[in-house]
Order: sequence, then structure tokens, then C-alpha cells
Amino acid sequence: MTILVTGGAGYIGSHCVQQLLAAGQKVCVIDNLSRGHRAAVPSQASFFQLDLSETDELIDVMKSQRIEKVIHFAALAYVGESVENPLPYYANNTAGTLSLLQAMRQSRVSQIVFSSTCATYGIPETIPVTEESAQSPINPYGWSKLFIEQILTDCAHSYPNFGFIGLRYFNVAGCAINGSLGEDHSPETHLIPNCLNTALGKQSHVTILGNDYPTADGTCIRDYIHVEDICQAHLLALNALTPQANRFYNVGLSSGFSVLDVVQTTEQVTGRAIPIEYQARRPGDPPVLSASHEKITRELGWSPRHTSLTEIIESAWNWFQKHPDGYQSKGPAASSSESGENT
Ligand SMILES: O=c1ccn([C@@H]2O[C@H](COP(=O)(O)OP(=O)(O)O[C@H]3O[C@H](CO)[C@@H](O)[C@H](O)[C@H]3O)[C@@H](O)[C@H]2O)c(=O)[nH]1
Repeated sequence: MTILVTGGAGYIGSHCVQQLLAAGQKVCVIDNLSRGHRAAVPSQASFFQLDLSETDELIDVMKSQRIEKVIHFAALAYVGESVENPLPYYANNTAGTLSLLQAMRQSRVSQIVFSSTCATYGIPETIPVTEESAQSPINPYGWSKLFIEQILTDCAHSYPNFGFIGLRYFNVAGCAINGSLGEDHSPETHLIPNCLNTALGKQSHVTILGNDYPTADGTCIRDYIHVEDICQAHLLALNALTPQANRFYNVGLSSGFSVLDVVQTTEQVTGRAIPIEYQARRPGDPPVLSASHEKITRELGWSPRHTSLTEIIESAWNWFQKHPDGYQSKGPAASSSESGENT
């Protein structure tokens, strides 16, 4: 059977493709290659440069590649940007997923692992957040994903063969432990890459977006989880997919680190000073997010391997040092063929 991976040249998608291939799966990647530099798609996978909105082309790929299941990563995922400009979030994330689901239905592909987010919880009433916590997003990114959760739930109720598992990610971070894949967003807004780029001297300081939150040091607390542990959750979810599966799982470590904790840990890992400047809060940011992962541990046997923030940042620092210009750098991982040629 072949697994279709949407967004398979992106940060999390590329790491997952590597794990799927290592597990002996046949993989087909689609990616629109927008938003800056992408990882090269490995030659063992087939690749089609497609956007989620291209329903007919998606149907052609699903039929010609004999797709059996889908892992759906492709999405816009910047909380701040979604507040400034919500329409692309609903178009790309919500309408794009609708197009994908229509293509699946036309092609008789009925099982999907979906990348959801802790941003669907909004400001949680209790920490750690369980899957039963109320979902009330405070930014369009979270809403764009929550709408998809409802669409998937409705499909599972109405279509007998349809099954899904939705993974609600907390803050995915770090890079492949073997150094082969990294994190390269454009524009870069994520905290750990911004800290590492400051350590590399590519930017003068890290801007702390708010120090008046109701937390011990006044900065936001997040649950950082290593990208390879998120990918492991996808492989387990893939195996657990059945017709009528209708389940959501939090994927986080139940740990909480403030923005200042992350800056200090990055200083320790890199041995370099990271100057900071304070700015006002970024609209759409909840003060504290951390996951209960009891359900995915109990039901799927998920067991994260990289559980310290130091280890997560070390894996990223390893890649950033060797790729100071991201995938454009002249390094071993960046020199392979462009993903667009690899069809
Ligand atoms: O230069 C920076 C960047 C970020 N932050 C703060 O650091 C925290 C983490 O921010 P970031 O790394 O941008 O991640 P989030 O906005 O928390 O979003 C991530 O976590 C979401 C879940 O909330 C995922 O779904 C998103 O895809 C993913 O980008 C937040 O409190 C930010 O306000 C700063 O203070 N300065």
C-alpha cells in the first residue's frame, strides 16, 4: 500500500517521510513548495508538485499511485499571521482539506491521519490539557483546524468506510537526530529557530512577545516536543487507522517551558549570549499550553524518546550550525536534488 503525505517537503512532513521510508512504507509526497525552502524529497518516494485546491489532479494522483491512506500535514501554521490575515488560513487549511477529502472520496481512499493543533483549545481552563477540554480557539489558525476536526467527525458518522485519527500537536521543535533534516521556515517566526539564528549572529536579538502574562516570569509557557516523536505518533496512528476510527490525541510532553526558559537553555546549549528585547504580546497567543498525553500513551503505546528541552535544542543547533542559511546552505543535506525534479 502507498501512503500519500501532503506537505511532505515541509518541516514535520519531511521528517515523517524519512521515518515512513525507514519503516518500509511506500510513500507518495504532494507539496506545493510554497513558503520558502523545502527539504528534498527522497528518491525512494514519488513526488507531485500540487496544491490542495487542485482536486482533479489529486484524484489522478490517488488513483495512479494506488493510495491507500493519507497523512495530511500541508497547512499554514503561523498563529500571528492568521490573526493579521485570516482568509488564507480558511482557504488553505479548511477549504484545502475539503478538496483533499473530496478527492479521497472520489478515489475511494477513506483513511486519514490529520495534523490538528493545541491551538484549537484556545485558553484552556485546566493544565495539562486533555482531549476532553473545551475547544474555543482564540486565533483563526486554531479555528481553521477546528472546522476540519468537525468535518472529519461528520464524515466518520456518515460514510461507513471513512476513518480518521487527528493528532493535536503542541509545539513541535528540534531537528533529525542524525542531522539529515532541519527546520527552515520562511518567514521565520518560531521561537527556537529565532534563538538559534541569534546565536549564529544572523539576527541581533530575540524579541520576547509579552512579559505580562500570568506566569512565573511573565512570558508564555509552551510544551515543546521533538519532531521525531511527533512523527512516531503518526506511524502509530497510521497502524491504528480503521474504518470508523474517529479519535483525537494530544501529542506533547506534559512539560511547560517559558519563553525565557527557552532563551536560557539555548544559551547553555550554544555557549553564546542571546540578547533579548521585550515587545507587546502577539495577538492570538494563549498564556499557557501543555498536554496530557495519557490517552495516546495508553491507546497507541506512544513513548517519546527525546524528553528534555536541552536535547531538543541540541538537535536543532546541530543542524542550524551546519546549515546557517537553511536548506539553501551548501551542506550535505542541502545538496541533493530539488524536490520539484523528483516526480
Ligand atoms: O520571536 C519570538 C517567537 C515566539 N515567541 C513566543 O514564543 C512562544 C512560542 O511561539 P512559536 O514558536 O511561534 O509557536 P506558537 O505560536 O506557540 O505556535 C506553534 O504552536 C502551535 C500550537 O499552539 C502550533 O499549532 C503552531 O503550528 C506552531 O507554530 C509564543 O508564546 C510566542 O509568543 C517570542 O516571544 N518571540
